[in-house]
Amino acid sequence: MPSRGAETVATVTPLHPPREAAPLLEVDGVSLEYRTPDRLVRATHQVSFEVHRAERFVLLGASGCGKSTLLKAIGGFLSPVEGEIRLDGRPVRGPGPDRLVVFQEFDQLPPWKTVRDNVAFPLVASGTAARREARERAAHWLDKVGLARFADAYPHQLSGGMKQRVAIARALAMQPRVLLMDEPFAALDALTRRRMQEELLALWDEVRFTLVFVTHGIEEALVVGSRIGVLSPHPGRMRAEINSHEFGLASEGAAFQAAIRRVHGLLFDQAIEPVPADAARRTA
Ligand SMILES: Nc1ncnc2c1ncn2[C@@H]1O[C@H](COP(=O)(O)OP(=O)(O)OP(=O)(O)O)[C@@H](O)[C@H]1O
Repeated sequence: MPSRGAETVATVTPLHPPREAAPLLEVDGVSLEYRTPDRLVRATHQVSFEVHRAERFVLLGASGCGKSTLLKAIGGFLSPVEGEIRLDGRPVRGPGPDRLVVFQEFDQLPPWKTVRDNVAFPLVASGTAARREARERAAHWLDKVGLARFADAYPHQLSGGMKQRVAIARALAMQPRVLLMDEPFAALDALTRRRMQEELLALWDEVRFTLVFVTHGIEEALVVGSRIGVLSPHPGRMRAEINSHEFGLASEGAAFQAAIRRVHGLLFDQAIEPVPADAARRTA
């Protein structure tokens, strides 16, 4: 179901899987702010969307529109000043192992731990698995991301793409309810980015995890997402939702190019009025 206030710009394709009645994740009228010493910065304004199990939901928007801030709030690291975020119908009150984030930065892996220990450690630390089971699970997930041979290597011995694979294995090994990815491939070269998108989709085909993926790349959004939430420029508001099931890694024809143009228009069309209480507000 499209979020309130957002335009639905594409039709549901016949391949659309039937949805369960209750969404897994609900972002309901969420406004997020940062308080700096001299002002309030409104990062998002009354954003609403729902994510169902096994969906690949992409948050797409220009730099500074509040995508990362929204992901932080879903992760429980920031509380909304307005609205509510719910997982399985329960309000999100803080971080938890049910919502794990893969970031863009390559330095998200502790450098003193081997690849295997990087994946196993959160399982042990969170009490999810005993040491031996954690090592077995780590081996399983490293195999899934094609890094079985690198289990004893250290992060600095890996390429950027390999480090991102470890971060994905580490997150999925914890079996989160939602995997949150914040521009995970943005720092990679174009070829590696493409390969990582392929691998992520192959992994999703196999595991069917629920994904919320942040990007500012229109093509990446269309390829990775089964549904896209398009945010307006700063402060981010939900401008439209697009079903993008029909597009994949092989997409390049007229329909794909038309979708890119359409989304581009949605991203940069200035027709939306400014938010009244905006970033210029002074803090008390
Ligand atoms: N810690 C902070 N303190 C104050 N303002 C912040 C802070 N972090 C982000 N902002 C502001 O909040 C707004 C949203 O930032 P955010 O990083 O969420 O955007 P984004 O869409 O993820 O951008 P990008 O694609 O460039 O990462 C921006 O105006 C940004 O300057």
